[in-house]
Amino acid sequence: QSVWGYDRDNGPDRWHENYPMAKGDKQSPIEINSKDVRHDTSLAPWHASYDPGAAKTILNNGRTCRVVFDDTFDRSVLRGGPLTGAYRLRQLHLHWGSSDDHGSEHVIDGVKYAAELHMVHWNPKHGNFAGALKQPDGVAVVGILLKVGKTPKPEMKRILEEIDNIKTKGKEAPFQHFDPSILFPKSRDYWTYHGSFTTPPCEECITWILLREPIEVSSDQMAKLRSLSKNGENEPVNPLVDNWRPLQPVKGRIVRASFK
Ligand SMILES: NS(=O)(=O)c1ccc(C(=O)NCc2ccccc2F)cc1
Ligand SMILES: [Zn+2]
Repeated sequence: QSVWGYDRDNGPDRWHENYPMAKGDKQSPIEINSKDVRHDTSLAPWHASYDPGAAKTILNNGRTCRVVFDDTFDRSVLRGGPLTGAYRLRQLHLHWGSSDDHGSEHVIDGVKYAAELHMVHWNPKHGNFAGALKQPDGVAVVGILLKVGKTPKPEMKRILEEIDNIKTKGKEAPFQHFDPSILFPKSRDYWTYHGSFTTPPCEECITWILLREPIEVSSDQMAKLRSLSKNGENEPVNPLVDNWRPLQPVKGRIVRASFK
């Protein structure tokens, strides 16, 4: 029984064999078509108040590079926007391609970005993360698109500097004193819709808050990300690239915009 992944024999087209939710009608990612988006004047601005001391470790789990935070109390929280109440920051991770012209999960008016960063938060009213997965308002993910440009965001450096310490699957390193809100772009404009995890178990528990303004990274920084490996130490090298899920059917869902 091969664990899910992004290769031919265990990739997105076969996830439904072990994770039936993958064929649900509120799956993510989706394409955002500006012509179908509805500007919702009632959408409030969102606010993140993160404690840099909550950052704990950074790890390579063979499928992404993930930074983990202490979510045992309301220490780093996301509020406002389409959300009711405070959602706790649990982890952030990325999805990226094998070249700069693709790699994001969400696609904006046909444009694919080099990567996409996800900040995953859960609603403590559901007790714990496992409980939150079972609720339509259980999880909130802030998605930030990464585009390759000339003025890379210096704040990405901190994450990319750690890559050398977590090259292979299972590697973990301390990652402390880090406030991920430094990664946010200038604009707080966002799209929001109801969807799912973009990886198994593909639970439809996510309120997506996808930021309109991409942040910039350099091509060298993308190459750094692509130097991660899916394989464990002393195993044949299997580059960790193209860990993005293809677009899923919108199935009549409404995407709202906080902006005109
Ligand atoms: N790409 S994304 O949509 O932002 C996404 C966010 C979180 C997870 C996650 O927590 N997986 C672990 C997990 C999932 C379900 C149950 C237990 C788990 F640990 C997966 C995908
Ligand atoms: Zn993700």
